[in-house]
Amino acid sequence: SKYVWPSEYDEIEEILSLQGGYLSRRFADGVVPCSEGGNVKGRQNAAEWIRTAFHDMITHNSKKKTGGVDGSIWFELNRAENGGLAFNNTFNFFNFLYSSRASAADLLAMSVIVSHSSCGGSTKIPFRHGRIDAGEAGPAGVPETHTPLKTMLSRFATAGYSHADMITMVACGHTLGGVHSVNFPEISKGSTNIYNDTVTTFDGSPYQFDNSIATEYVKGTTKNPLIIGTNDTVNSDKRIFGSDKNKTMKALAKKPSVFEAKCAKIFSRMIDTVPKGVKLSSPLEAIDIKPNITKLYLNDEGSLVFAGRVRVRTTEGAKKGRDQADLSVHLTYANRKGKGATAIQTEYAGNSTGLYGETFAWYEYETVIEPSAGISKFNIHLTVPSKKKTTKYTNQGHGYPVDDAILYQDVESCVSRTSVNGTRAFVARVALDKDRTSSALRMEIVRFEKRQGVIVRKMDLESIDFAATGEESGIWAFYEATVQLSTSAWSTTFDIVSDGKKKTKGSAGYDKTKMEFLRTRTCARVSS
Ligand code: HEM
Repeated sequence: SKYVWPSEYDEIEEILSLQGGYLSRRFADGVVPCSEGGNVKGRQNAAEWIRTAFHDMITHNSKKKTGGVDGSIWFELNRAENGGLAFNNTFNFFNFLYSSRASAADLLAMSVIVSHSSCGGSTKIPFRHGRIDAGEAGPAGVPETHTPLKTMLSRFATAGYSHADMITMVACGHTLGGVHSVNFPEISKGSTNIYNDTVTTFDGSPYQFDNSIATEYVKGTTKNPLIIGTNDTVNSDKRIFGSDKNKTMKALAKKPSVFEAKCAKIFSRMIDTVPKGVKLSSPLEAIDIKPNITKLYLNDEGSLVFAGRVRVRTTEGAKKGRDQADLSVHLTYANRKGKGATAIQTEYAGNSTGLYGETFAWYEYETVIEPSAGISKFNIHLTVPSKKKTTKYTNQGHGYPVDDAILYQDVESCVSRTSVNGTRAFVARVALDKDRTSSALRMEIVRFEKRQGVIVRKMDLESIDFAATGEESGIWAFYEATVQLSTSAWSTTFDIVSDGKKKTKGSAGYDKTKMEFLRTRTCARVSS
């Protein structure tokens, strides 16, 4: 099915698509370059993220369809098999992206793709969304260095992976990173002080997603601490890699392209291993033309301010009429009754980049609309000046919808900078079409709640009624709601919902309408 804007998946699409440049969602920042680990000695985020996904996934049961990539790992950190700081560190990086539209498990799955790509993996791993976060720990069973081969094989088999799959998955994981003295001082000689971690790497190129983990093994030059260690009981890679007479490792060593293809495939299977009840989407592709309304509100003069941007995918460049230097964008909008085609010019504002060479250009506009005429939808027009050619985008014939029945008074709505008794007041102001004032106007806000010992916060949805202030402007009446937000969780998202009303003899009915996934922000500093 073709994409129609807006979609509840716009947020996750943006997190995946906008990795660098203007308006980047900054997911990749933690793993660019692949060696990055903040300024913590020995830390490599890309390696930690991939390892976290593996530990979350491997307790899956393919027959019972339980476990998998579901974020249960974050409830399981008191287990020896999940020791060290890597797992919480991983979530810390994308905590800021976690929301009602991006589950912790989806972000963990995406982190594997982002890390793989940043470390030089060139094969596109499809990203499917829809993972549901576990609310509690799952069963134990992550293989450890001392785990017997038979037990390992049976664990992988239960999770749905063959003997060859197991060897491949371990080799693909262990092409990055290494063993940390902080966590395994018997295996990686060095300090157990977290500020003086020594990493003994699995291969000679721990920051490169390449097959040297396999070539060094086959040549016998490997320095992998899980192979050449003096205590064979904990030489798990030695046990695993040699368990099929080196058949799988030889194949991986033979050609970089084989390693590349097999690893992309096994990582794809790994992140798509999910429990029953989860229906993964089809692979998420970057949306070609995507608008984003940033403002629709009544200003002090009672005029309707309408501002936003259009994101144009420029990956295919000039031959497809998508050379940013030879492109202009304008909108045409229809009034509240669906009539007319008033033009709005846009200005180029910047470029952003995604994975696998994706690029985007942004075009921004801000205009004032006659409030009595209003707005209902717009179309987007792309012009290639050198060819004097314009293409019209109509959102699959629907037009890009704008509902001016609810206006979020962004400028007057904010979270107080002052904390009182651990809470900060969020005042939200809305202008509602007076025709709708006989039905309820609600805010549905996500409250984050801390859980003891678990880094991933719980999300609860709360409904709060707006109250009329008695003020009016044009066709609108003003409403306000005040919400006390926990000081540590004031940054959140909410919807504004105006209920519908059935048609009756005396009056016309109307549909429910809402503004979705708005974000709280703090009030501007006032100078005294
Ligand atoms: C099945 C048996 C496996 C065992 C016994 C095992 C064991 C280990 C151990 C002991 C470490 C060192 C951790 C530390 O020092 O904190 C490690 C690191 C790592 N493992 Fe595994 N592993 C296995 C499979 C896998 C798989 C299948 C993957 C991914 C697909 C993976 C990915 C990683 C990565 C990326 C690191 C480096 C982490 C870093 O440098 O911070 N491992 N593994």
